[in-house]
Amino acid sequence: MQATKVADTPIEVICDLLTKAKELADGNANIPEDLRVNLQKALDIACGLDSYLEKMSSQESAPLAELYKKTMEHDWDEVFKENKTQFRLPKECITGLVEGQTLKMLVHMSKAKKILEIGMFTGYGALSMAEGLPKDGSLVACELEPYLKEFAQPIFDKSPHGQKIQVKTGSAMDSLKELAAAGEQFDMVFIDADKNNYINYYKFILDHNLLRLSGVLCVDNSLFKAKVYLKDTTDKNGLALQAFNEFVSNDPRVEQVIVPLRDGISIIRRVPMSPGSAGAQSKAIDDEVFRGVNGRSILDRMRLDGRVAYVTGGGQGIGRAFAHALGEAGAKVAVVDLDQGKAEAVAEELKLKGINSIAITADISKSAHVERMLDSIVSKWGEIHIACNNAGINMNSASEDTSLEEWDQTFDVNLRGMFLCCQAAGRVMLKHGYGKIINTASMASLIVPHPQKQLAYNVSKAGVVKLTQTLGTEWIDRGVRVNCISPGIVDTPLIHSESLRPLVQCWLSDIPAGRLALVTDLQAAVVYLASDASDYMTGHNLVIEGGQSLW
Ligand SMILES: C[S@@+](CC[C@H](N)C(=O)[O-])C[C@H]1O[C@@H](n2cnc3c(N)ncnc32)[C@H](O)[C@@H]1O
Repeated sequence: MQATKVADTPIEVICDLLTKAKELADGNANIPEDLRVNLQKALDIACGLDSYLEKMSSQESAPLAELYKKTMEHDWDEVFKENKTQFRLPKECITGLVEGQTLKMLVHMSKAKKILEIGMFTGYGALSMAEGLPKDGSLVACELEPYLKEFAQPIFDKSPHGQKIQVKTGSAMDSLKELAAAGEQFDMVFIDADKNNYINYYKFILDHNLLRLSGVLCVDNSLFKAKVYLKDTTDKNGLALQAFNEFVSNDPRVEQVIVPLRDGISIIRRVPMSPGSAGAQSKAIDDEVFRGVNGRSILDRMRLDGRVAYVTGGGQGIGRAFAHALGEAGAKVAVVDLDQGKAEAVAEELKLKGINSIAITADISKSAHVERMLDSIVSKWGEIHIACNNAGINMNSASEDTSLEEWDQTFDVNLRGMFLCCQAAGRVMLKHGYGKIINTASMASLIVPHPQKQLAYNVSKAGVVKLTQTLGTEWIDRGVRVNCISPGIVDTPLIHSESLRPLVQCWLSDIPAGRLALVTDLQAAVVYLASDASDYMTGHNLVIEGGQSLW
């Protein structure tokens, strides 16, 4: 700490005062020694704090260090004299390392993606926060002086995070009005411009919803060299900050803490309130539509973290897409397939994406295989929450030619196997009082797809729907929901067989959506049916066929 430096923070003010007191004590022989010792101790504590925090905090990146150096070495008086800036800018108004790293940490912790800064100066705070943003994050920095944009931009350009920053020059209030008119909303706002206007910025931001609910607002200099709580304050900025802190602490729309870091940073969180209710008497809305069920937004309610799922026929096509979707949503996934290699390949794909998965080989038409499949999952993960019974076969033949063997084979997998899986998974789920069973039926349960002939398949899939409806109603009061998904004609390797390929043109003319289904078209449905968001749905046949069954 340099003796000549103007005290900018409460701790620097204390330091100055203690230094003066110590000098007085040192020059006075009547001062008791222990008072002198205590003064020195207080001085060491106060004056050592900032440099210790700076040393212990994560160090700044090279572009930030360059920005800091360039700001410190610049002749701001000269810039002002040459009329390049409207105001004389003190270099000390830069946020600096500790505050910059604090802001960056808050960006990380709040998972902010869109940030607004009011008062950018040379961009130290802006770049610190941008470093905490994800790749697709963005930061709008409002700055009065166009000179500062030119000053900062070359260093922003050197940083991989610089392109996230968009500088808006001119009055911050004008920029706020523009942003509000464009319907913009931010996850985090940092106010650090003209102190007299803090209250106006704050009110405008909250009144125009520029800060999203639960978003974070940080305000710099909220202790203003301690002038906010000293009784004899006459300083205009000190009084403005005092009034500002007072206003925020009485504002029911927010929660606030003031952290005594440097010159004080207020961390303010916007709490859920009824739209437009700013008055002190306003009541926070406390219903599940507003806050989300158990405080979870609709997308969070579709997460499957901690759930255990299996997908039969998971080695390819629809089943593989289901396995990925359930895993991406957070579930552990057992990939079940008749073909061991395929099951293992998909389980490996999932592991590559960080999804906990295992491969199981099973012929679901065999009761012993189904039992073994369930046992392996339960012994590995303790329970089963999501049973995705997807395995199925289709052997096309005209009805008059359909052999009993073909009929039996189709029914063994599509209906007997489906029943075996539902029953075995259902038993585990009923024991735990919770479960989601999702069966793959088919649009063929509703219409007779043509011109191909597939009697056994159509009838078996109609059976899957009735099985689903019956189980869905039988088990719902014990916590187990059973639904099915009926895809239209899906573009999988199966339909590229020589016999089916010529039919594609014919099918397309029957599909309002103008294309075949992709396996990815079905993924959201399986996640929805597997999640709590669909808890009131049971026995349902969710048809996803581009409108084909309606023509
Ligand atoms: C304390 S400095 C900001 C420090 C900056 N946040 C950082 O990280 O280093 C305040 C800045 O606010 C700007 N400013 C002052 N009044 C303003 C206004 N009405 N609109 C926009 N910016 C303003 C000043 O030009 C100055 O650059």
